[in-house]
Amino acid sequence: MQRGTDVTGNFANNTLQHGTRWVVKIGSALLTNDGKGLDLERIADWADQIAHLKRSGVDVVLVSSGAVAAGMTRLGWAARPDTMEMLQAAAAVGQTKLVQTYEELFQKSGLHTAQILLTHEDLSDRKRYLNARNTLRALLDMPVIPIVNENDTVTTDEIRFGDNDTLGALVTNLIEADALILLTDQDGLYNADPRKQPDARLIERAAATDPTLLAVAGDGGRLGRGGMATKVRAARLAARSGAVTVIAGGRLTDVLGRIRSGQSVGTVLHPDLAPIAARKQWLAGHLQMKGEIVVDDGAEQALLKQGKSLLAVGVKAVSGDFQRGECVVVRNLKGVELARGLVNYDVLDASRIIGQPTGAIESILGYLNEPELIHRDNLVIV
Ligand SMILES: Nc1ncnc2c1ncn2[C@@H]1O[C@H](COP(=O)(O)OP(=O)(O)O)[C@@H](O)[C@H]1O
Ligand SMILES: N[C@@H](CCC(=O)OP(=O)(O)O)C(=O)O
Repeated sequence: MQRGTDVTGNFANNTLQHGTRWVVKIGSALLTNDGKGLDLERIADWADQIAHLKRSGVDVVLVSSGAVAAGMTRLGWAARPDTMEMLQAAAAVGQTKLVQTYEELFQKSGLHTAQILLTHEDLSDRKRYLNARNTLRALLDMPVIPIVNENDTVTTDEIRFGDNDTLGALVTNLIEADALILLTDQDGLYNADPRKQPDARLIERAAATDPTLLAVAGDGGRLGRGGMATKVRAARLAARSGAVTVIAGGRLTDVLGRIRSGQSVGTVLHPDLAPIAARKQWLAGHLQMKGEIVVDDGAEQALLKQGKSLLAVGVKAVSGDFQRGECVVVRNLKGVELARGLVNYDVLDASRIIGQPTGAIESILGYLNEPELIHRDNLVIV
């Protein structure tokens, strides 16, 4: 892990001080003061900080958790329910309270709010993804703070982001934000969970893809869903569009202003990969794969080293239940994930052409969709 200021650290500082688009995510643990209902005093303070950023030229999208917690308080429930429909009901009740609270607070600074509830499906469908992007971009040019949350009412366990860190990262990719600020109840990422190890040390900066980070990032608290593990993964996703991630303590005085002014706050995770094209970020952000394709060593080399498309001849096996155009994961013979891509044939037809040269596809299937099983433009190496 890198500490202190280095070349990439300077890049991160520069981006934080001069970038013009931020995604700020406030987690459940923080918003609800660890379960004691919405912390209205602090929410007012963050709204002031965000309004100040907006006035100084930083367009902010706020990803706010807290719907379930706010709903529980409104309904007078002491314990978090465990059935999906009761959680969804609580979220539906709480979301109105959440947005009403933000709207009232931001109005004091002459700003309005816009409610954007997203599902995983919205972001994996190309058309809906582009619609969400256009709407958010239009809102950013207005005196408006878009407030994003997962659309809990219509999501089930299998298809939900679950934690808002991932959602925050995908929104960062979506609007090509310069920074993703994850405000939480700890002062940043420590080298162990400080709830369990009080002498844990704060990691001040690191590369977003540093493999040692996941080993120290543990689960969340009582209310939070993802803990530090999802925050580190979110930083990796955000890095794909070149964004810097800061994990910081939301209770620190003027935390957002301090980050903006270049003070050393929390954990800064800088992007250490070349940013990938917007369309490929969208591909990389897919959380649900419809199937798997296992490739041989030659195809692995062609994908990783030569930047080629995936041809049926290099495929050993296909599985799952995918249609043409759906997203599948590509693995090598050892089962390691190499890439994700949009496949040109459905699973039945793909299974009939694997191991075959491109010239044989038409005679086997009676038609030829595309010569490649996955075209390079629809493939992202992970
Ligand atoms: N290495 C770590 N450093 C800091 N916090 C950690 C670490 N590992 C696990 N955690 C836990 O992650 C929690 C924050 O995540 P979470 O509860 O999901 O909050 P939020 O709702 O803000 O996303 C902290 O309260 C802490 O107990
Ligand atoms: N969508 C949920 C938030 C999920 C959640 O708690 O996420 P996180 O704050 O990242 O742990 C809600 O509004 O209650």
